[in-house]
Amino acid sequence: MDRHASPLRTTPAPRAKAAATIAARLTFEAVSHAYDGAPSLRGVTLDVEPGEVLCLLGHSGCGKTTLLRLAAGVERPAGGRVLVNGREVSGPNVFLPPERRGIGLMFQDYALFPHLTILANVMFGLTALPKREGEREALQALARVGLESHAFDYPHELSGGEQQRVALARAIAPRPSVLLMDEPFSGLDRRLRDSVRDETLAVLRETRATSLVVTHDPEEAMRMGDRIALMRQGLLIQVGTGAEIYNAPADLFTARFFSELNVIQGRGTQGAVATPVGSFAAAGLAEGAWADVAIRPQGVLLDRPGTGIPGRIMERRFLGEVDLFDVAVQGLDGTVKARLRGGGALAPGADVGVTIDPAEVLVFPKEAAGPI
Ligand SMILES: Nc1ncnc2c1ncn2[C@@H]1O[C@H](COP(=O)(O)OP(=O)(O)OP(=O)(O)O)[C@@H](O)[C@H]1O
Repeated sequence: MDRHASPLRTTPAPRAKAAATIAARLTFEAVSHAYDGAPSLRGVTLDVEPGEVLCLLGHSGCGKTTLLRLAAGVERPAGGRVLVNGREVSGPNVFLPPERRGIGLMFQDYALFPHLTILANVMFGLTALPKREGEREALQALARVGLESHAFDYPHELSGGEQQRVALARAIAPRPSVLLMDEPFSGLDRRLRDSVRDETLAVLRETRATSLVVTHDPEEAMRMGDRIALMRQGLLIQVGTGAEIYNAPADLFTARFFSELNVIQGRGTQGAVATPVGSFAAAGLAEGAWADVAIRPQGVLLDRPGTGIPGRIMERRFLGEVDLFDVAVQGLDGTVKARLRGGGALAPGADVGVTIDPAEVLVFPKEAAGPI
């Protein structure tokens, strides 16, 4: 077929509305896994609600991809179960192959076949359908991502962002009830990533597929996820909305994941924690117990000398929307970072008065009996 003669090429490509999928609940029940005896997942329990976009967030090697592979059925759990709509798909007695799980996959390298047209690439997951029907479904999926007019192009003729959208079309074409995406935007440059991510999210909302998206970027997780599941070393540390985790992180590690922090040591006294930069509410902190007191840089306020605690500007860096200051503060060994919009004439060497906004302070009791 002469691909340039296709009437499809002249069709303008407004994005078509997606036909909704029947979303499913994806459940991990005490799932564990190891590679050659080295544990990669240690008893992960997680419920992904029907139709929700849940972002799996964590540093490299924490087990995100392994959890996705277990859901997909390309890896078997050593313990625990995976369920789709309450039906076991992986467990001690059951192991459904990937094609029988109703789960779609999209990986970071898109994995498009270079020798196949865009249409043929999207039809790849539709082999169970008669050819004509498969073609219709594939074109519909391409229309959803606004690429119907590229149906007869080849992958190398498309930009990185367009290839990513083709991969998305291929993943949604079979109307999976669960969609698994592993770092789907990592191959794109930053500018493109923002727009492709927004478009992808719009398509996910329309299809209403339950989506589990792996990322190591907290901002991406907050932008995309209805909820975020934070992992560390094969463990699930915290699950919640972006706001819940940002405002009430489970531990210092989690807090650090979401923002730069100044961490100083403090000690419990009468329901508060006393530090060289002031006392902050710390209900539940035992009298005399040590705690890590984390202060977000935007909570370090700089004023004229004579207010608050004496300090001196050591360094100032322009970051665009804000300036970042290193400030020596009386009573502390190191400097603290302050993030300020503007910052006026404050230059290295200037004396300032430092106050801390208690709303930007998080207190984490130490388990050990003294500072580490
Ligand atoms: N095929 C494999 N064989 C042996 N060890 C593996 C294999 N795949 C992953 N691992 C190890 O298992 C752990 C979890 O890896 P996994 O790929 O799930 O992490 P991840 O959070 O997805 O990391 P990344 O963000 O780098 O992809 C890591 O320690 C990794 O080195």
